[in-house]
Amino acid sequence: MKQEKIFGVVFRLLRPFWPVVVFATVVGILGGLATAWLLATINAGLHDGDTISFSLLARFAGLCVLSVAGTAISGAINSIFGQRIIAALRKDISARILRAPIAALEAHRSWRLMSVLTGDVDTVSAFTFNFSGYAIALAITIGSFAYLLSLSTVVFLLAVVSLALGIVINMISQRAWIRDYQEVRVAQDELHKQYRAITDGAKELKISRPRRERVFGVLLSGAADRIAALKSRAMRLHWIADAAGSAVFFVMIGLLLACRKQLGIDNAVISGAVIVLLYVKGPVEQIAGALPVFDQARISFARIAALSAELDQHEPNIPLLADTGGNAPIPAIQSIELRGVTYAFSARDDIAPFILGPIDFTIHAGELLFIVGENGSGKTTLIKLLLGLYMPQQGSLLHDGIVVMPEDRDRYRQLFSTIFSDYYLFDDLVYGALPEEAGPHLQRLGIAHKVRLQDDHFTTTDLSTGQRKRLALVQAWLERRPVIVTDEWAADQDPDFRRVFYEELLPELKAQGRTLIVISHDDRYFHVADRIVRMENGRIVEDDRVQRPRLVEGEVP
Ligand SMILES: Nc1ncnc2c1ncn2[C@@H]1O[C@H](COP(=O)(O)OP(=O)(O)OP(=O)(O)O)[C@@H](O)[C@H]1O
Repeated sequence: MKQEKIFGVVFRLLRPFWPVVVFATVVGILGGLATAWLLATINAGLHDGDTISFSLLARFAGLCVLSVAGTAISGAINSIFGQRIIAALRKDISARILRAPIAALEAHRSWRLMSVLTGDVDTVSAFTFNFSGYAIALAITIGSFAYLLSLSTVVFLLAVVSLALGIVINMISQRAWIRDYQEVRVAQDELHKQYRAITDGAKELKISRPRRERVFGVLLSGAADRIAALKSRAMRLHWIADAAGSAVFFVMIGLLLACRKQLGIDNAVISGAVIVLLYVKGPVEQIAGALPVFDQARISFARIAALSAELDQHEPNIPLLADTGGNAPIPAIQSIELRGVTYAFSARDDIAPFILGPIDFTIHAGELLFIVGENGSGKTTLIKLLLGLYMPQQGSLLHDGIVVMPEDRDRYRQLFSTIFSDYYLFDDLVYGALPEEAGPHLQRLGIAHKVRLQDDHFTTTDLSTGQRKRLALVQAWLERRPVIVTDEWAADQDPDFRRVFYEELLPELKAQGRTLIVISHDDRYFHVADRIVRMENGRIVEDDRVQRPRLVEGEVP
């Protein structure tokens, strides 16, 4: 990823806050400079004879107020806006994730996203929280050195040489730290992956001792220990550099005291220089201590910016804040068509990519369509294309005969309620659903004794696997959208309910005018479909209307 692009993203994120951040920093710098001037005033007071003049006292008081107020105001503003920047960052990344094409999100592993959303954003947060402190420390250092120069060129040069030595020592330790910190972030990604394994895979790990030992003993502990080793090596180096820097400072003060006669420096200058040098040692160490934090923040910022840039190809017209749901009319369809559509996953390693298509295929409103075929034949990929989640690489998706353009995709997707095989169960109802209808549906799906709707939330989602899927179906039912898409919905249902689903619920939904696209392996129930589309190796190999025997008058179907 190019540096300019990273900086572009960083600047864009910070832009709304520039004026206030600059103001806080300027106030902090003024406070820092006032502190340095205060030191000069104290030194002047020490050598002002027996009585201290009023003007000196007034200057002392004024500088005290400036120093204290500047530091406090700058710190307060900075921490408020530091937190706002972090909130903006969190929202920006989340918005990018919501607007990114599904294929781009699938290419990212979820633990990588979580690692950026938590680890990297927190690191940047820690830095911004202290930002004004660093600016003030820098201002005190610059002001103090300016005062040293006004006192004596020799003292100033000596101080500059010792500071330069300290900087060189710190830079050497810093370089090692930057190299290590990149590795720390890689290990942190691995740690997040293993955190997911021990939470999402808790049951499997209870049952499989070898896997548990490998996950904990090798992978998780390995990542945690690697991070600890790298960070403690970095901190050791940092403290050694810090101690060496301090030693250089004290040696310089010693030199000044020992050689003041030879250097021709009088006592007033020496006392002023020593006061300033001893005072400025704190801010200098604060800046040196900030360098690792600064580097971590820089690397984390680069990772955030890289992720932001990778997710930059967002889909157009995806509203996130506008409250559009409540009054939006329920959209209607006549037909959905895939015309000459192909889609290929990118090749990984030496494995040939899966290619779907070319597909020509039309669904008409009110159809009860089954998509069937072996595992891996492309059924889920086909519905992701139908839903407008994957973009056809060739050909087009049409709604009522009109090509669905990128800017219309979000509106088009509002036609559908979906229950994927890896669905996410939300515990609330959103606009479009009528809460008062929930009870009968929960009853109908046999879960009314377990879960109710309270306000717009279901009382629980702690249900069995099959019951959770029934709750997802209740939600799809209540959403009143014209097309319902289910991917192996009945796979977790008991035989009785499986029959209810195919022979009662699907026909009932169809009778209400819904279009139903059902991925199924249940060949016992294929007869309920109006039409069966069979997939094989990414192609449609059969597309048949189901022939039902004509009923003789008075015959019960
Ligand atoms: N994100 C992905 N990246 C790369 N290849 C993928 C991805 N998702 C699916 N595939 C590949 O595409 C092929 C079709 O997958 P798809 O999920 O569409 O099959 P399916 O017919 O729904 O299978 P199943 O009945 O097992 O659910 C598979 O061979 C799979 O390996």
